Amino acid sequence: MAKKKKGQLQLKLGLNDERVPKLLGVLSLFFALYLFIAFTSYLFTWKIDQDKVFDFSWELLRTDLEMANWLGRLGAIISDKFFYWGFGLASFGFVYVLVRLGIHLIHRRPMARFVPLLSRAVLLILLAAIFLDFVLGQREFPWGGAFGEGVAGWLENFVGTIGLIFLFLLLISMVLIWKLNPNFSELTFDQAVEELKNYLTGLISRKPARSTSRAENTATNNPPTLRPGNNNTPSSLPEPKPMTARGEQLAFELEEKKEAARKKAEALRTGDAELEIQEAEEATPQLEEQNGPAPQPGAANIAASMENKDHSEPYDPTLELSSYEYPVLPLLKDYSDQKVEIDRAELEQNKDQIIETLLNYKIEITKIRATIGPTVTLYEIVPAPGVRISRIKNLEDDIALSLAALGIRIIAPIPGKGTIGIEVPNKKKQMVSMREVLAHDKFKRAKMDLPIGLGKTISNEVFVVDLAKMPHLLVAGATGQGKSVGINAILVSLLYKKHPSQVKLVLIDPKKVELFPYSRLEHHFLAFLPGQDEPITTETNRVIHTLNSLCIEMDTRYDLLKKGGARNIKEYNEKFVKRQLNPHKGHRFLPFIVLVIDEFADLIMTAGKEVELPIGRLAQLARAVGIHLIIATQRPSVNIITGVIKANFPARIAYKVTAKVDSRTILDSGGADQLIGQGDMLLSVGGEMVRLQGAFVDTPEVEQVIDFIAEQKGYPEPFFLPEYHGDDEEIPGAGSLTYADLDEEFENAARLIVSNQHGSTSMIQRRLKLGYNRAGRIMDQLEAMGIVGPSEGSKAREVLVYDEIELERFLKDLRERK
Ligand SMILES: Nc1ncnc2c1ncn2[C@@H]1O[C@H](COP(=O)(O)OP(=O)(O)OP(=O)(O)O)[C@@H](O)[C@H]1O
Repeated sequence: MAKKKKGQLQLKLGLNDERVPKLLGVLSLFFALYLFIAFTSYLFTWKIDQDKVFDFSWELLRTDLEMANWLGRLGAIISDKFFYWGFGLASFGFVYVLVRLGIHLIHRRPMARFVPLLSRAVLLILLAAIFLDFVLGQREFPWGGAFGEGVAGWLENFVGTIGLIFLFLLLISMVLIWKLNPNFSELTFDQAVEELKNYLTGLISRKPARSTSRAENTATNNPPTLRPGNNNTPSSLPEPKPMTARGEQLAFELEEKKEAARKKAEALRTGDAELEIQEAEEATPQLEEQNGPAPQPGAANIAASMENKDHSEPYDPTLELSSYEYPVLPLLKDYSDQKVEIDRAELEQNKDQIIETLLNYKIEITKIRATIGPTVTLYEIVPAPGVRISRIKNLEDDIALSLAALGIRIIAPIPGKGTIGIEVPNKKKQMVSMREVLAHDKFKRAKMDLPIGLGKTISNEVFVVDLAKMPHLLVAGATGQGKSVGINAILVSLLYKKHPSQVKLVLIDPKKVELFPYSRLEHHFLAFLPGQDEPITTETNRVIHTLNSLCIEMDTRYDLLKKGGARNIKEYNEKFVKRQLNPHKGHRFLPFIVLVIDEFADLIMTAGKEVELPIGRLAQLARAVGIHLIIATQRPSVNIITGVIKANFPARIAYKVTAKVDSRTILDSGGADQLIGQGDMLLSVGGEMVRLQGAFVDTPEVEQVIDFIAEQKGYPEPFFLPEYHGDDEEIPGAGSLTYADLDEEFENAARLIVSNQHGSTSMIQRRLKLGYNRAGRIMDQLEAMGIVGPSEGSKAREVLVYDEIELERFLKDLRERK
């Protein structure tokens, strides 16, 4: 092989080429289809063909005999070999194996992961052949094939017919126990039947079988793996740490990448510094309409479900808005025409400059690999033996200076690898559109509680995270770098994937502009305080109330969880769906609540601890009850992002900032100062960092999505948060009235009115046996205290306090003030 010039650009082809497994995959799928047709045909034609196949066997290849099999002589021979000489009807199992193998190869998953499936399938095929022959062996058709006949015959001889029946029963029981892991001490016959039904339906629909006799591992709704014993996770396992889902995802991606990298590294052991271009796989934008995922459990009005008298049916939280349609992809703009071509000359130039610069510092390298992302290209460098990475790290600033391009970031070493990464911005950036992210399978198939399509990684892979696992997110960056677009991307992701019953948004926007369009979702997705005119909270005082109200909601949810014997919102909701929790005892379906504060700095500056404390409390405790926080700021200074905030927000997004110190404030490390803006971001979760190009969604697109939802039927009422009356707050309308001024029967009258939710003077008169004037006076006091609304003539007054707990809290406050 001619020695290549140092740094030569080359595109590797050969066995390591990613197209090879894809080709093999397609081959496998076609072979599966071929066998399927041949086998199916055999079921109908075996009688006609069998004699000819026996007489001529492989000579059939040479003769010109006509065969009845739909796939001719070859089809007849192959199916005969499989059915008659092999495994009978169980031969169809091979079709299944080939289909799975094909899919596996096409997705370029490591072969090691296919082995368990293969071994299980082969075992099942063998057992099925034996079983079929044992049960149906007397018939003409070769039900179990030669294998089934041979083994079943030998076994029958060895243990006798009854012995063999026992053996089969034993095997089935063992498999069921292994799969279902029933709790025998609690299991009733009905439950056992139910479990078995679930398991079998699970097998048919390929959904995981679930054990109903004990708590499930509810920390994630990702589909369980096919690992045997997956269902055996003890219910007492601690909840996974916030990182788990993302950790899993990263681990999964890493595993695939490692495998690819290992293969490539093997192929590239040349000793020369060649540039290998990794043209990472692009998301294939799927432009077909997305009709939304199947509705999942979410919050809804209990009344709707109570109409369903047949309580054996699970509760469907989406029922009240059952005709709700999820937004469709064409509402978002298709930017695929703005595709940027890879400029090889630019890659070449950058690579030469990197090699030269490093040589100036006496750093020799053996390999250099380029991964082209939408915004930057990552040059991954393997230093020559003997070059210490710490030396490169120390020279980081000098190298960046010498490379002198805006936005260079050096990662020395790349975590988990002995290589060094240098990210260089591409001259022409490739926009990542929201539409392509949402159209990608990773998002469409995401089984997450709160899936968010953030954008694409440096290697062009679509990046989807579960906000519920983060569990709260801090977003910061200098003005104009993509923060608002990022928040819209998060909200749009949720709107595309969730039913209004499943998630509620509490939106706080002191700037009064960014989140304003969402106010149209008042009757679908928004939650706010009762009596608030605008569904988006803007005023500081209201914000404090909203935050405290969320703390009350959190406490109430904890009480409900405790009463319902659930550890977290998922367990609770699952119980509710199964109708194991009684709505008459206060139980209700709990939607996830996502609080978004756009521009957090203004609030901290004006309200300080009053805002910081409830946020800190929510961030510490609210995740188990499904309340998640996203707070954003364009002023990433330490007096805004305080210790309390930082300690409770392990997931942080940094857009470009002007100074390294700001980057440290957000991420605890530099890097954000070297970003290039326009949605280029660093996401850090528990210290692990990924660079992403944020998905772009323009305001008109957001408005289209909002319109699409707002034009549909919504709930009759918005989702109200519990009322909160602050300590220092004037009781609305109370004026100079003190507790001592109130009528003795005031509290009783208040309780009466709130419990009946009916503000009528005559009811007070009648039920408390008071005269008309006294009852009228009490009603005036109730109005002054904000318990009822103003008089509406002959109609009953509006009751402004929604439940008795709220009222008791209010009365207690009132007594303490006297
Ligand atoms: N993901 C992205 N891809 C491409 N361009 C983007 C992206 N995000 C933002 N931009 C560009 O940057 C501009 C500013 O973005 P954005 O309004 O989100 O910034 P911001 O940080 O919220 O600013 P401000 O704090 O002033 O509101 C956008 O109008 C758009 O042109």
